[in-house]
Amino acid sequence: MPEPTCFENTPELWRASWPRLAVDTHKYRRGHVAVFSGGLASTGAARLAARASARIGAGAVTVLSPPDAILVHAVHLTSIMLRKTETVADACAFIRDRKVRAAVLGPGFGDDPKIYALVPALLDRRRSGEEFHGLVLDADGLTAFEDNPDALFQAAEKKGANALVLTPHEGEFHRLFPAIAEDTGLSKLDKVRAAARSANAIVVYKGPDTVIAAPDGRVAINMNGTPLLATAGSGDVLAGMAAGLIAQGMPAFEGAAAAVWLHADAARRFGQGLIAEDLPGMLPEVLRALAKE
Ligand SMILES: NC(=O)C1=CN([C@@H]2O[C@H](COP(=O)(O)OP(=O)(O)OC[C@H]3O[C@@H](n4cnc5c(N)ncnc54)[C@H](OP(=O)(O)O)[C@@H]3O)[C@@H](O)[C@H]2O)[C@@H](O)CC1
Ligand SMILES: Nc1ncnc2c1ncn2[C@@H]1O[C@H](COP(=O)(O)OP(=O)(O)O)[C@@H](O)[C@H]1O
Repeated sequence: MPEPTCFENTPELWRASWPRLAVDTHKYRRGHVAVFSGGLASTGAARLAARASARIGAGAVTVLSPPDAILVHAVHLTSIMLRKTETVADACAFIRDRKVRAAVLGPGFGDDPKIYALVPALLDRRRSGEEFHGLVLDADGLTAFEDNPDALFQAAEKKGANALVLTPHEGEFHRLFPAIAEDTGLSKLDKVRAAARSANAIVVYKGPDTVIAAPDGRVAINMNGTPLLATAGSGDVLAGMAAGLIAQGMPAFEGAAAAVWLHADAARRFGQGLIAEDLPGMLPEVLRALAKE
């Protein structure tokens, strides 16, 4: 009998790959995440993602900031580290030397053309180093490729490329996959499966019914979503959670699916009045409940 490829996204789908804490671990072994920040006027999104990576269990998180935004991050960050990064070479050297395992690129990043060199470099294992597992590309990181999505998809297709996770909302999905998005004969599930195949990436097609797909045809439909998540910055938190789980060793599909479920669980537990800042702080309760199940 063929293996099933379509699943409901519940903890049973990813529990087997859930990170376990070794007694002799240390912060970098536990998983280091780098979050790229935009410039001075748009730094909050990177901090939301960074805090989410830390709360989901990454042992170390560093915000990579352009020089103009260093001061504003410095006054906001405490346990999360900060590094001035100007060029693609700076970023790759940091990721290699400090054994970064996953990165978030896009939240609040703006339209810096450096992204066209940065993304292929982060997907290229020779530039990112052997420890690096995956890149979560979100928000402006997706919109940047709307005129030439093939440049992104080809970088992810190269032999031995690092894992790529794309987290589009409906508008971003249309920008990146216009032909698939406009095909009225396809369901959302068909669309995200086709998108993952053509992008050589895990695709998290967000919305009330988020669907996560892998290039090999696996899809997970998320059922615990809540409209409480329709608040600015909640997608930035999700991107940070996915990177935090990938940095701790979860495969990209399982890490992305787990992040989607836990993100919604955090929102449900918080309830009315939720803003994106509240989500990372709910994760200890979410993780405790998960451990008891
Ligand atoms: N605290 C911070 O620092 C925060 C910083 N942020 C950062 O700001 C940057 C730009 O973010 P953004 O919100 O302006 O861009 P984007 O989401 O593309 O919206 C543009 C247009 O897309 C459309 N649209 C279609 N479907 C949609 C959908 N499902 N959900 C939403 N929109 C949808 C819709 O147009 P409509 O279809 O309604 O005409 C909408 O007007 C980005 O880097 C982000 O990370 C935010 O994360 C917030 C917190
Ligand atoms: N009506 C809804 N029901 C359930 N989840 C929603 C709803 N609206 C938005 N979300 C979730 O909220 C998050 C919003 O992400 P995104 O649109 O990227 O926001 P932002 O860019 O402000 O961070 C996604 O995880 C999405 O699935």
